[in-house]
Amino acid sequence: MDFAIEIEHLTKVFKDFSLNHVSLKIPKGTVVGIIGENGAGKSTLIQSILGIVDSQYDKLTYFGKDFKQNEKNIKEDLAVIFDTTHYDLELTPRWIERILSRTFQNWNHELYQSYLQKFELPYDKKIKLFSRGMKMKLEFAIAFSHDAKILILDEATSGLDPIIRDEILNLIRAFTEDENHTVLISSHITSDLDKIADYIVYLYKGKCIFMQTYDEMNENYGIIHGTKDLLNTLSQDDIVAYIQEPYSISILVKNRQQIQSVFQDLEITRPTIEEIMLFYAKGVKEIC
Ligand SMILES: Nc1ncnc2c1ncn2[C@@H]1O[C@H](COP(=O)(O)OP(=O)(O)OP(=O)(O)O)[C@@H](O)[C@H]1O
Repeated sequence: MDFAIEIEHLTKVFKDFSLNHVSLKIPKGTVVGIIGENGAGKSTLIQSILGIVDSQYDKLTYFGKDFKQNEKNIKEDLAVIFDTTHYDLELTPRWIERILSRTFQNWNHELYQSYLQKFELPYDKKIKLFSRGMKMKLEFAIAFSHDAKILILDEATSGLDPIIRDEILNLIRAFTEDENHTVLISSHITSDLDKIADYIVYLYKGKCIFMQTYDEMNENYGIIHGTKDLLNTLSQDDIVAYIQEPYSISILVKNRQQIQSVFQDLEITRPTIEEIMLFYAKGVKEIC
């Protein structure tokens, strides 16, 4: 398998927080969603792999090339969108183009114009007068106009209304129709990831708890509402975590179909990404 990004043992230590030995292989041509509660380290991870914050690692490569040795070339292939625009709000899309056409070798004026038209964005209006949705669409117009191979989004869809979010998810989907394109996206809105992610990376308190394919998660995890007896009957290896409710115990299991074949009358539901996250974060059971 070809990897767009490979990270080995990436560590970043702040006074009250550390990102601990995160290792990830992001397959080329996929959408990888990073989830985790507030302060889990999602932005720190993204900023570290972009060199915005200094971090230690054994390996950080993009398309097999070492990041530090090839930073300038690698950045040509990256488009990064944060939750707020980083451009001077006094600039217009025209001025932004003047700057970026000198920054990116592959800047495509016609493509930029076509995206501005598609998103109904004025060329000569200062972006301070743009709505949040318009600013976000401008970021996408820019990202798609310099032939980026990797799109990195850090909470870029938060604060947008469902209609614009849906448009943006469609844009991301269209971007990944090209198998050379890869997307890494951190989001609180796990239902967005349900729609587009091929893989989910779960960060918890600075550690990577898992990276799994979305399909694997969908097929394997299950939630059972039962009693303590049931909890004791199930194999400990199948239990991810459980949460004591007032009158029952909710159990997250990782071999739903296997358990169902043994306990045929047992009701096992398929959890959402958010529920899986909740069990790992709040449930009882040693993790890692
Ligand atoms: N420059 C910094 N100096 C000190 N601590 C920092 C710095 N940047 C981030 N942190 C700390 O690192 C931890 C992880 O923050 P980070 O923003 O990476 O989490 P996150 O998962 O992106 O959170 P959120 O979902 O709330 O955006 C937090 O405890 C934060 O206070």
